[in-house]
Amino acid sequence: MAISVNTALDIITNIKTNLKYEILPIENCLNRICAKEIVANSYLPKFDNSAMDGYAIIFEDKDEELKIIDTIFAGDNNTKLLEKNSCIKIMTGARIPQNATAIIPKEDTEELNDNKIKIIQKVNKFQHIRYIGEDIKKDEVLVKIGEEINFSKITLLASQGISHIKVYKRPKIVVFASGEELKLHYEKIEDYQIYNSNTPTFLARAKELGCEVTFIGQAKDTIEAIKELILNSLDADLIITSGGVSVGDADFTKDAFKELNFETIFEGIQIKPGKPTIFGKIKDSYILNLPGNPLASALIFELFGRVLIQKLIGSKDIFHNFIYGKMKDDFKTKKGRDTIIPGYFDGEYFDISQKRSPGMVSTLASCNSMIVITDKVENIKKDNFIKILPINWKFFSNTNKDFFTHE
Ligand SMILES: Nc1nc2c(c(=O)[nH]1)N[C@H]1C(S)=C(S)[C@@H](COP(=O)(O)OP(=O)(O)OC[C@H]3O[C@@H](n4cnc5c(N)ncnc54)[C@H](O)[C@@H]3O)O[C@H]1N2
Ligand code: MOO
Repeated sequence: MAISVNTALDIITNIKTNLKYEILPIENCLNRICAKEIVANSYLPKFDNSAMDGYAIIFEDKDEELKIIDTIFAGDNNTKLLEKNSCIKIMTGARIPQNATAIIPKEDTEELNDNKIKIIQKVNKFQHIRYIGEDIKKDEVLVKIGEEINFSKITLLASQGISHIKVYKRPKIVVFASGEELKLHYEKIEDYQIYNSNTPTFLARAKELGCEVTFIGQAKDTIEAIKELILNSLDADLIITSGGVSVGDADFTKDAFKELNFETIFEGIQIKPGKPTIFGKIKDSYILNLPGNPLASALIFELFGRVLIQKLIGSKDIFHNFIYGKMKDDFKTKKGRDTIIPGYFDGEYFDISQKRSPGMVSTLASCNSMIVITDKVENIKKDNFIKILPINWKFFSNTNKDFFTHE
């Protein structure tokens, strides 16, 4: 029995995972998921320091002529203190004298004779001092378990001198296809045959999403051939197949899995396209059997497979999030089943793809997002707000508009 979209998402977000970890240098951790909470081992800045090139002074001396009694560069271990009516020349980032209570930028001073200066601008107490710990406190959590290591997390780690961290291993994903009519893109093809575009699609997408992917070949349409591929894949965290889930005479994928004690988690989702999707398990390997139709399987993968992968990489962010945009044009559909509709979102308007029959391969190449409408919706009016799910979200554009007005 086909289950609802919400039930399918609930099931996937609650699957048990068997996450494995490894310790890596931070340079190799990009896009990995943190497996052990990382806390700051020291304050940042480590000491009170100057935010300007200029002079450290005692605030109360601000109206006096000040004698320059020393110079401190960033990285110096200088412990000299200020005396009455003195100042110390200081560079940005240098540790300030312990009794300094303001920094005067060089351009706010006038040089006098006898190595003296005079301040020519208003001074506030404690101005231009960067205080110990104002950026990061010792023991503050820098990265939580389940967070992705991106460039800004690398900033935190490097600023603390953290060289190695514990991250989850990439999940192992095996992808294969079945279907006598299918040939791989590097094979010779007859007029009556079809290139297998699904397998390379899912290999590429799973890799983009942080998985270690393996291709193990393509089965002929016999139960034995499909079983062989499955048995060869049982070290994977997830096996993705496409095709053979419907009711055709040559659809043996289901039977092959059944003979290998496939435990069905769900069979069918009340959604269009992609209803015949099957999700299950053999031993510790999850199995996602997607429909053969290329657009159907790709959209189902975006809606459900990505959530599964967020779980398998160890991310704590496992729920879809949306961006609000407006419909570019009026849209009419038949009521009856929740429907995934691909399109292009330009930052303001969502433009529904005109080509979207489930068997098409060209659609997603010109889309960057999708919407999912419920079975009760019959039409959406132009300019209505809709919830958009990003697919490809680098979010640069080839149209040059004014940076501020966007016109
Ligand atoms: N009598 C019925 N027929 C169909 C039903 C149904 O309910 N009753 N459902 C339709 C729906 S919905 C879908 S989706 C497909 C699902 O079919 P299968 O998953 O069994 O897939 P196949 O029959 O093997 O192939 C369908 C279609 O997709 C092409 N395909 C398959 N694999 C690939 C691949 N790796 N790369 C590119 N293209 C692929 C295949 O050539 C077919 O055109 O069933 C409907 N039929
Ligand atoms: O729903 Mo199928 O999945 O038409 O393409």
